[in-house]
Amino acid sequence: MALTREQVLECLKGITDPSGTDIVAAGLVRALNVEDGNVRFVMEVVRPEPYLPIKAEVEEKLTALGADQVSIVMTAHSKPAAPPDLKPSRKAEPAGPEKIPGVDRIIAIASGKGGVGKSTVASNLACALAAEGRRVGMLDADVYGPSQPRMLGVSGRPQSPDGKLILPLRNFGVTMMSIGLMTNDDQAVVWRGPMLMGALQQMLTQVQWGALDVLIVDLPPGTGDVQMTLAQKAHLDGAIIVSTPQDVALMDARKGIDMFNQMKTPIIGMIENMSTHICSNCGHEEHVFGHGGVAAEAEKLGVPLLAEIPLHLDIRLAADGGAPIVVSSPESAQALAFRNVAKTLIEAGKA
Ligand SMILES: Nc1ncnc2c1ncn2[C@@H]1O[C@H](COP(=O)(O)OP(=O)(O)OP(=O)(O)O)[C@@H](O)[C@H]1O
Repeated sequence: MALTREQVLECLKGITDPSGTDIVAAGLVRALNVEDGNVRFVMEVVRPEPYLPIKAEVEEKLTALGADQVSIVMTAHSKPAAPPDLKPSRKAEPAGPEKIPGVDRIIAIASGKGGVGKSTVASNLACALAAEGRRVGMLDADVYGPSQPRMLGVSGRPQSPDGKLILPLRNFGVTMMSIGLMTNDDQAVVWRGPMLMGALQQMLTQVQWGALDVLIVDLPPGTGDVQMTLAQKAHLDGAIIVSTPQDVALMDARKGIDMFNQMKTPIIGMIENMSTHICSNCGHEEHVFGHGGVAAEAEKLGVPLLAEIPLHLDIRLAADGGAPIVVSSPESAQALAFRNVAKTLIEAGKA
């Protein structure tokens, strides 16, 4: 029976991947071809095993819809990783920076000082890139205060049907994994060096990231073990440094930039967050943490200033509400500040 592409897509949208996202939105369906009753497409996955039940479901549903022939090719991106084990205390094997299969680029979002809005920037940037049609992943490596599950409105424990690969969760077009999803909300996490390295390496290599244009990594503040481990284990394409204009934050940001320089990670640019406060009642503008300090610093260091993000109540409310402002209020001036960064990165071929 002759089927239309729309009918087929509609049917595929009714099938979910293990994270609960429909397989079309999850970016699993590529190169769809519908000719008369013949349906062909490619399923992009790193390891096919966890997706075999989905393949069977697709075949069954499309046949029931009237397809004469359904042909699904499952692609693996590159060599499968060696079988990992899920014990968090496992020591990471010494190895140089590697590309993650299927992940085109990795961008770290870093700050010298805590609380300057690094995670807020990371979540908004990830959602803005996804809204531009990029395939985006978010690795919340802020092991001391993982906030991405809350900011991206994701909860629940990630599944691992084969006991080896972890299936990430997904929201707003962003595939995400956080150490916060593996621990209880109120459980204090005390990480020793080797555990930390093991957990980070696990999140990099044992998560079924799928095909991504860019993986955003939300780092903890400072210049510690996580930053070092990440740069040693994964090939970082660049770092974005978030700072407030305050002197103390800038001093720490400088240390962060110095660390990335030493690790030979290119600095993509700096973002001044909490730049200007505009009163949501009267519109009065004031510079709570000063203004322009990051622009001056970026110029001194010869790196681009990517944005000046205002300090605005709506940004905080959106973050706490589990839908970043670029999702909850995409046309607002605050969202546009983030969306412009996403566009700049895409135009520059960085994301
Ligand atoms: N531009 C902004 N306007 C209003 N509130 C903001 C802005 N940026 C961040 N915030 C708020 O400030 C708080 C700290 O932000 P965030 O958690 O993103 O900082 P961080 O640098 O990632 O912190 P940490 O040191 O915990 O990693 C959050 O409550 C967030 O909602």
